[in-house]
Amino acid sequence: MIALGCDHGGYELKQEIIKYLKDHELDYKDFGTYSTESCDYPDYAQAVAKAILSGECQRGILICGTGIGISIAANRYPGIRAANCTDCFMAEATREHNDANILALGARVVGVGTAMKIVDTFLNTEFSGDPRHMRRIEKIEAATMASEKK
Ligand SMILES: O=C[C@H](O)[C@H](O)[C@H](O)COP(=O)(O)O
Repeated sequence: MIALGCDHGGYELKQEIIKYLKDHELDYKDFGTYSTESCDYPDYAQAVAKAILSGECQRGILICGTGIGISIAANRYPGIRAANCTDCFMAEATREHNDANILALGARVVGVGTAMKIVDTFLNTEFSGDPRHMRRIEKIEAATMASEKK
């Protein structure tokens, strides 16, 4: 199950992504927002992050104007690795190397055609499982645990 979330800046691109998911018969859950009315991206980052951390969804796609704010917000949740990607190389590398569980997109940065290729790459690339990448991801989680104890 793929979790979707966006703010007003990402609403129209999210509709394109929904079309892609339907065309590819991929299950998704849309956590909003549901219009172009102004709203706050941290609310949707939180909803998608929680859906992944609970196991309800396995991957997420978050969209705001730049992809920056919504990825910053999502990355506040331990266990979330949200990657703001502007091309397919980044999307492939963040799955293979970082095991990113959320793709962030900036609807005011990338065009629809590029965005859809990025989505396709992100959803169809597996984590390599290489020990060097696993070790680095473990260090990220350890750093989060250490900062929480302070
Ligand atoms: O990082 C934040 C996002 O790009 C937001 O989508 C953006 O800040 C929204 O801006 P505005 O409220 O001016 O549409």
